[in-house]
Amino acid sequence: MADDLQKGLDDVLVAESSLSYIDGDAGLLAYRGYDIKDLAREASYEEVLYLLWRGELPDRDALDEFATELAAERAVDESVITTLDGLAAADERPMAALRTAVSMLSASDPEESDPEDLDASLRKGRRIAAKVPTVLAAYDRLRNGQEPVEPREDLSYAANFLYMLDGEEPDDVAAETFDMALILHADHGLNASTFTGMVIASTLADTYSAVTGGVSALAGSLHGGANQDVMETLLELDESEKDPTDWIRNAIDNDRRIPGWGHRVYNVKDPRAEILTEKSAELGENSGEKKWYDYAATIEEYLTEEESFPEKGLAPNVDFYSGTVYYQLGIDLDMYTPIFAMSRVGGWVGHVLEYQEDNRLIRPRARYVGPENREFVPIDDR
Ligand SMILES: CC(=O)SCCNC(=O)CCNC(=O)[C@H](O)C(C)(C)COP(=O)(O)OP(=O)(O)OC[C@H]1O[C@@H](n2cnc3c(N)ncnc32)[C@H](O)[C@@H]1OP(=O)(O)O
Ligand SMILES: O=C([O-])CC(=O)C(=O)O
Repeated sequence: MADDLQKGLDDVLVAESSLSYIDGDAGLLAYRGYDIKDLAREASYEEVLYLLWRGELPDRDALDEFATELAAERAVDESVITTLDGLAAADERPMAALRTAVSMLSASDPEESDPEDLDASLRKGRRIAAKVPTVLAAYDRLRNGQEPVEPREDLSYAANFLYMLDGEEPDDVAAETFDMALILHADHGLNASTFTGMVIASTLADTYSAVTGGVSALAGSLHGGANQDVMETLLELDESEKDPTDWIRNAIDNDRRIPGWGHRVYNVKDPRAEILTEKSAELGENSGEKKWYDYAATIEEYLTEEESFPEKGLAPNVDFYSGTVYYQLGIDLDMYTPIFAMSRVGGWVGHVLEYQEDNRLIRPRARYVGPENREFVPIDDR
């Protein structure tokens, strides 16, 4: 038995996967062999879901059939809306509301739970992916005192979410930008939330349990929660009215961890951040309000030249520019991480199914360092 401790499981191989390939030194990400840059430019989120779950890109007919089936599952049971309303009244965070709702969705799933039936698990995954946007849009409206908007089956996954959020059909730029953001966040190897889902599923718990665990793990600020933190940081910088380089110098001198920087796998700029940088700049130019992009770009330029950051392999990750993109689409800050979750359902379900094809209970061990051979003292004698 190997006794070397791998805290944080850095570089520990626990599974084989054909879903996403990452080269952290070259800044490369591919889903099932297709470069993320090509997928972001050419594909739709529905196509990417198909690719992740079935292994191949669909042809036109297969995509139409898949997208139609997905769209048909968008509505959620009224009991879910009632629960969301209660959570909104209690001012619950959207990520926590999502966690509760995903867990609750299993109650209205029409199929029995049989984790060993992988086709049924995929259908459950598809239902979750279809309903998460409905849950999130309804929650955002309820907490703002508005009625939820019913999903529409004739809109794409991305456009329908923005429609349910605002009650108005988004323009093409917003729908395409959002679709691209969903593609970029859909999968990323054995990240913490995907691994959480796999651990849960490896016990033969069902898809709802695995996805609920994924949402829970994604919420933290070291993982998906960083996108909201980035935008809060930029707003803090804006309010300070300081020069961005002075502000960031001060933050480093105060040992602040800069959200959206650093990654367990990448030592260079995340390829998704490259794409989001361009999108953020483009949206700013189109709207005439480039401030948010400019702040992020100035910080990037400064930190890239600041010795300690490149030395430690710290560069912008996917979260560094996504917040500025969502902000420019008018989305509330605390919806950014739930949107990440909406997209990552694709990866969670894909990895769980892939792992369950040849399932083995995941069970590492800890080195015991506590006291030994202690004499038990009855409670009244302590
Ligand atoms: C979708 C995603 O999950 S992407 C990641 C999103 N999370 C963030 O953006 C939060 C900010 N980033 C971080 O906290 C980290 O970079 C992580 C958690 C993502 C990866 O961390 P790890 O690989 O475990 O690196 P670790 O935390 O050991 O840091 C290594 C060194 O870099 C420093 N470091 C890491 N990230 C940052 C950062 N964002 N800002 C400043 N310093 C940092 C650490 O202080 C440490 O320095 P030291 O060696 O002098 O002590
Ligand atoms: O891979 C990771 O560790 C974090 C993650 O989910 C991502 O970058 O998309």
